[in-house]
Amino acid sequence: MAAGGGGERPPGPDPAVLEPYVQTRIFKIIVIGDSNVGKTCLTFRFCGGTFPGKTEATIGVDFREKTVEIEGERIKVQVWDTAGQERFRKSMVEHYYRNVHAVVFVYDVTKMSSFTNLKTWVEECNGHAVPPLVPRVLVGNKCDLKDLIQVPSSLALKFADAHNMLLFETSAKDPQESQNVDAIFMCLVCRLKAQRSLPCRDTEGWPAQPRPHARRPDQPGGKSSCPC
Ligand SMILES: Nc1nc2c(ncn2[C@@H]2O[C@H](COP(=O)(O)OP(=O)(O)OP(=O)(O)O)[C@@H](O)[C@H]2O)c(=O)[nH]1
Ligand SMILES: [Mg+2]
Repeated sequence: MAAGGGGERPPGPDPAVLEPYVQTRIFKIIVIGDSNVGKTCLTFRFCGGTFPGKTEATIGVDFREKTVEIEGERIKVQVWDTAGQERFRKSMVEHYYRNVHAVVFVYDVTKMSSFTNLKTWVEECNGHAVPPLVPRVLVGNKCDLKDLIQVPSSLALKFADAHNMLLFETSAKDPQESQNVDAIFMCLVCRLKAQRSLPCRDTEGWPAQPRPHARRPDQPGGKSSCPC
């Protein structure tokens, strides 16, 4: 008869032996928006930790990956860096949205047209039947170009509110903003993790969250508790 106490291991295989077989969850996050807003640079910054010296327009999609650890769970973040140019994306659009877990909409804070075009990107996303539970965030990139800013934060916040998104304003280029770039993705992963560990899903959408718009010193990427 098995004894209950005394620090004995319960019957069954040794957890240490099973550890290599524990599945790592994969979250697919797509990054969309006009060409030249900095989608490739943002994903590069998050997955590789640097700002790429030179980028070409993305053709189709580039995949980047980063494994993060949140509250003891290792999660693989699969980032889909999509093409902004219509001619480089049209054959791929169905693939972008298939089984997507979260969507990052990017505009360039120095280019008003990239912001006004967001409604077209949202329409495309809605047109692909992305479920309302799939979290979406709005990212204003190139904030390092302070003298050239065309899109006021207040306007961006209004858009984010109207579309139930969180807003991040950041720069893929400025190394001091790298934690803020990490926070975009970590925030989504935390939400997905919380959503997917609930016994039953919250069909009303996400509970109210503090806005990450106010830039906060987040914990370093990789190992973190929720940055939201
Ligand atoms: N100043 C500044 N420039 C940036 C920033 N992010 C990207 N850029 C520049 O913006 C240009 C376009 O960046 P990409 O990341 O290639 O843009 P993209 O959105 O991936 O474009 P497509 O692949 O065509 O859809 C490049 O010259 C980058 O160096 C930023 O945060 N600040
Ligand atoms: Mg690109």
